[in-house]
Amino acid sequence: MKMALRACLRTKPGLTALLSQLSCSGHAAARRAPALVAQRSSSSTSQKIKVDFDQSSGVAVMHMQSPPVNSLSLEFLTDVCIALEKLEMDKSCRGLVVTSSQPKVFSAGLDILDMYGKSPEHCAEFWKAVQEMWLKFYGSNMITIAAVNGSSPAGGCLLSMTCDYRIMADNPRYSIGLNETKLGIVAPFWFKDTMVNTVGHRATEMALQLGLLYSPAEALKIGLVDQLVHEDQVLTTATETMTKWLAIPGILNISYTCHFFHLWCCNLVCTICSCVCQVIAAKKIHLSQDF
Ligand SMILES: CC/C=C\CC(=O)SCCNC(=O)CCNC(=O)[C@H](O)C(C)(C)COP(=O)(O)OP(=O)(O)OC[C@H]1O[C@@H](n2cnc3c(N)ncnc32)[C@H](O)[C@@H]1OP(=O)(O)O
Repeated sequence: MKMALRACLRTKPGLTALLSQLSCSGHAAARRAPALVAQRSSSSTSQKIKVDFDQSSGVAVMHMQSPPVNSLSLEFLTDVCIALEKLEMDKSCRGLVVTSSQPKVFSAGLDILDMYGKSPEHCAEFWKAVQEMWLKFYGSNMITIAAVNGSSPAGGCLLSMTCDYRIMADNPRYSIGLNETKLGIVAPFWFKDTMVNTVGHRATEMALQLGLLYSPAEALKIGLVDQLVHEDQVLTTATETMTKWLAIPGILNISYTCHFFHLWCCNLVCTICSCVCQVIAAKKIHLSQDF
């Protein structure tokens, strides 16, 4: 079954299809598929992901356990997506806390070794999986809380920003942010948009231009995380916070999530239109130079 789902994830024809599947038929179809219904007891989805589901509270905790630093490889991303999809299909699961089992690190971001020197086919699969993870978390019907119990650069920061709420360990040795610029990489626009939605336009501009990594205190100041707690309290605080969120009538939570996701889709359409306009303008300039 897992293999079939993996194959399904990997043959999706791109972001547009992912978006349309997520926003309309994908989730509904998945919910109807009895073979995909998650077990309601505590279960371990894969070696790299452990999911503890407490049926009485309706809260699942996803532990990322991909040593050494939970870097997001194609394999790991696929496992994360499968685990999330299973939880999404179980209507009794209303809240998800995502955290790390690795010491000192939430996630080191995209697996650099999985991006370098690979075939174009592998790169396409890889980026599809990154988008899939982002879409699944951002568009989730569950309340999602990131229990950031360690450093969370780049893609790790993105993962935490797709959650509804972020609690970080108050340890000045840890850092969080989109540091791609410092690595000589341009963060994709959907990384940028996710950050704009989290901390606003100006803070994102600074963060991306300078490739800033923030200490927990700085991250709290700009709103990149919502709460700092002692390292030992991150997970317990996350589950306590979840109780408060779940006390809000579910329909309202879902409606807000849809609202923000809708806003993002509108932005995407605008971005595409703007790109098309730029291409047309560039072609016109090119043509006028020919004459
Ligand atoms: C277009 C958008 C593109 C990209 C978005 C991205 O996400 S790119 C990835 C950006 N990630 C980073 O810049 C993080 C780099 N890593 C670190 O800063 C530190 O490793 C970290 C996470 C703070 C942990 O530090 P710590 O001191 O605990 O571990 P150490 O540095 O010794 O690393 C342990 C081993 O993990 C390997 N590793 C670290 N990060 C990655 C990664 N992103 N991908 C793959 N592998 C990674 C590191 O090389 C060490 O390996 P080893 O074999 O033990 O030497």
